Amino acid sequence: MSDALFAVPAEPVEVSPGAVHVPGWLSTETQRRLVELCREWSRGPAGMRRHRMPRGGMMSVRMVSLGWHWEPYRYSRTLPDGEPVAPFPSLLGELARAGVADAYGAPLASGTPDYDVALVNYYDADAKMGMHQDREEQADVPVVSLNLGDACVFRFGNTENRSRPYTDVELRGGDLFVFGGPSRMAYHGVPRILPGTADPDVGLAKGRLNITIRASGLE
Ligand SMILES: O=C(O)CCC(=O)C(=O)O
Ligand SMILES: [Fe+2]
Repeated sequence: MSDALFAVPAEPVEVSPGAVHVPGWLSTETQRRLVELCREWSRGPAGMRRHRMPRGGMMSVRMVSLGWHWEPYRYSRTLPDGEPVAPFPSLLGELARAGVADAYGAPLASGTPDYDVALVNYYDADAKMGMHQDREEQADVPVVSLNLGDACVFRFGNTENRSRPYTDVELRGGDLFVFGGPSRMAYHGVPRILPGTADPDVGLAKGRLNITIRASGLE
């Protein structure tokens, strides 16, 4: 991985044990490239869509899954209409491993299951995501989040319930956030987007993209 992929990031900030925010981790060039790739992935086949929640409401966030299809609340090999899931791009696996190494100051142990799934989330100005755990994975591998476009308030909570204590972190375009170890099962969500805060050079005129990269632990 060449150095040009990364900006000179700020120091990692530990939000809680195992949960680390690295502001400004992605270079402008890499952000631009990822925005272009997100556009390609969104077009499909098996492109971006809103999912229905078990109680019937629609999620406000639009999503596309790569590697495995996720919708509330399980992974599958194919979409509900039988379309195959788009492949997991190796670039995202490389970025995830590099992100863990920079956030924690040490690479993942050898033998750690590979990253094999990414969810690309698109938030328009009004979209939000309620407090939840990422618990459909069968492997205890840190979740890596890459952020593009508008900033948001990212609420990072505890492992017991959706309420306090939690920390509100402003995640901006280019930021990395990793949560693993004792924070792997922490509740988290996005209470709001901060419209108009994106760097215009990145090429996302409106909204926020979040790429969350995970190891499913599934065969
Ligand atoms: O958009 C974000 O930063 C969070 C996304 C998230 O928590 C998820 O996709 O499970
Ligand atoms: Fe999540």
